[in-house]
Amino acid sequence: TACSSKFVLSQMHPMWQEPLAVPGGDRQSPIDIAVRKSVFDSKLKPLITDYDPKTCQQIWNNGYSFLVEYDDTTDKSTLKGGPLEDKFRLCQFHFHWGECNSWGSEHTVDRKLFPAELHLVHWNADKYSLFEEAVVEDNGLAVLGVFLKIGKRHEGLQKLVDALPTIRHKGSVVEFTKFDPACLLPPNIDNYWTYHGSLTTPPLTESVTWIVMKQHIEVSHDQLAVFRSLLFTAAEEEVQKSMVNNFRETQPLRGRTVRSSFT
Ligand SMILES: NS(=O)(=O)/N=C1/NCCO1
Ligand SMILES: [Zn+2]
Repeated sequence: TACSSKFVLSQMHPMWQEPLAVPGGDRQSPIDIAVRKSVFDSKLKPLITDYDPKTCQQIWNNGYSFLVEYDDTTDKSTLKGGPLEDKFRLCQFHFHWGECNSWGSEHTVDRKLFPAELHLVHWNADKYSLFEEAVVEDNGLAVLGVFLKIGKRHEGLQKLVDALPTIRHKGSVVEFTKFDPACLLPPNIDNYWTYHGSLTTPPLTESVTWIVMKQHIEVSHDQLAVFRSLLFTAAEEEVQKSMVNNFRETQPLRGRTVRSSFT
């Protein structure tokens, strides 16, 4: 199958019909991170995550990915430092993955594809009062990206994997509490790339400071297989479609510089 071939199909079928070009879209995401073209910035600070597992509320299938949502009505789970001037509140995390382990990530590193990518989505709570307000502002959002590789079983991920069969269909939601998203971060979060981009799913707004971890995390083949057992389709739909390949293609850099926090 295409999965076993080393040469990934050049044109994957994007999940949703993409607008041909986002009006004035000159900072779209994801991108390929060309390592040798990234610029070391010694002024980049260490990242500071302060997540409270008690703010974890629910997990649901939105028909594109599955989201773990946090209570972002107070400053309980926050991200600051790194390239960020303000304090950002965690509102949700989700993943993107392929139909097989040969592809699935959104960002690539020197064109290397990973089997999946985690996104922790935060909004600027120093400047705005709601995610919906921040999502249209240049400095409104900060998304932490972490690549996943196939290897040993990720113990922290298993609680989430065990919940997936209960939200197989689009629109299903179940209570999900006391989950610490910090357990999904790699040991070293001080080595990252950062650039200004956009959401990779509609509304594709150019409001994201992207912070992509250099270090990946490992999950087992079986854990990732459970992601692929989810469905894009609602229970009542005739034809059920497996939730796979829910990633966007890489977008033109348009002269942007990717900075690195490490040499
Ligand atoms: N893949 S992404 O850029 O994080 N997309 C979104 N959309 C809503 C929140 O995050
Ligand atoms: Zn995402």
